Amino acid sequence: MVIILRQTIAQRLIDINALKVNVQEPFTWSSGIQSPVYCDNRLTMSYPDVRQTIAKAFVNEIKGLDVDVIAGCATAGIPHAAFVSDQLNLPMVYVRSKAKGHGLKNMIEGKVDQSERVVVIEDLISTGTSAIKAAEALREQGCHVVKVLSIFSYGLNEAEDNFKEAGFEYESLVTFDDVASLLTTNGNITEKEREQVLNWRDDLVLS
Ligand SMILES: O=P(O)(O)OC[C@H]1O[C@H](OP(=O)(O)OP(=O)(O)O)[C@H](O)[C@@H]1O
Ligand SMILES: O=C(O)c1cc(=O)[nH]c(=O)[nH]1
Repeated sequence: MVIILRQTIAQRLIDINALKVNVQEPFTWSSGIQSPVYCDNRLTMSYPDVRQTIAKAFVNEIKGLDVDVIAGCATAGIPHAAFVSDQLNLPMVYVRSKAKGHGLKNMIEGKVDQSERVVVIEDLISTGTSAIKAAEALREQGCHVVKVLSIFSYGLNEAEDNFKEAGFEYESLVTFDDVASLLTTNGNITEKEREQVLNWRDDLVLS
């Protein structure tokens, strides 16, 4: 990962207010975890410079790999998979969180063939459950999932264990640690809030 892109993305996530901290009223994550931090990567698509920097960083990660198809995780991974697949001139699919209940009842939308090599693009990894589910759907279809990439990750041990157990490689452009120090430097949160947030994350990492 090119360091300058990592720092730019971390800073821009803060600038566009994607990073939200609320120690008093925690956010509920999709896993049910109550968290004082929420990173809304969906905002990034509304800022051309941000989404282009993210796409550039993803392309850097992918270009050395032998890849046939880019897969986006529904919903927040989809626009980024589209930007990246367009830059690489590769086919794209997206993977729903669950199979559609009507119509063709697909979980994977678009065309991907057995034995094709796929990179999965997710916006964010907390526990890794959503990204792993998407990767597993592709594997069940006979694809080879080369790697799972995300914009942001909290660096939780749970995610690492889940990916290891599922047998997928993963990597993120930016981690919680990248943004935590910037948040205080920029005055977005107080030193006390930073301590609370870091303690919370470290407790989660250790649990
Ligand atoms: O690593 P995990 O514990 O699975 O959590 C991360 C997932 O949670 C969020 O999705 P959300 O369910 O909010 O849906 P969305 O992408 O449709 O907005 C996020 O976009 C990831 O997909
Ligand atoms: O785990 C989640 O659901 C989650 C965390 C977060 O910071 N941002 C987000 O969009 N989802």
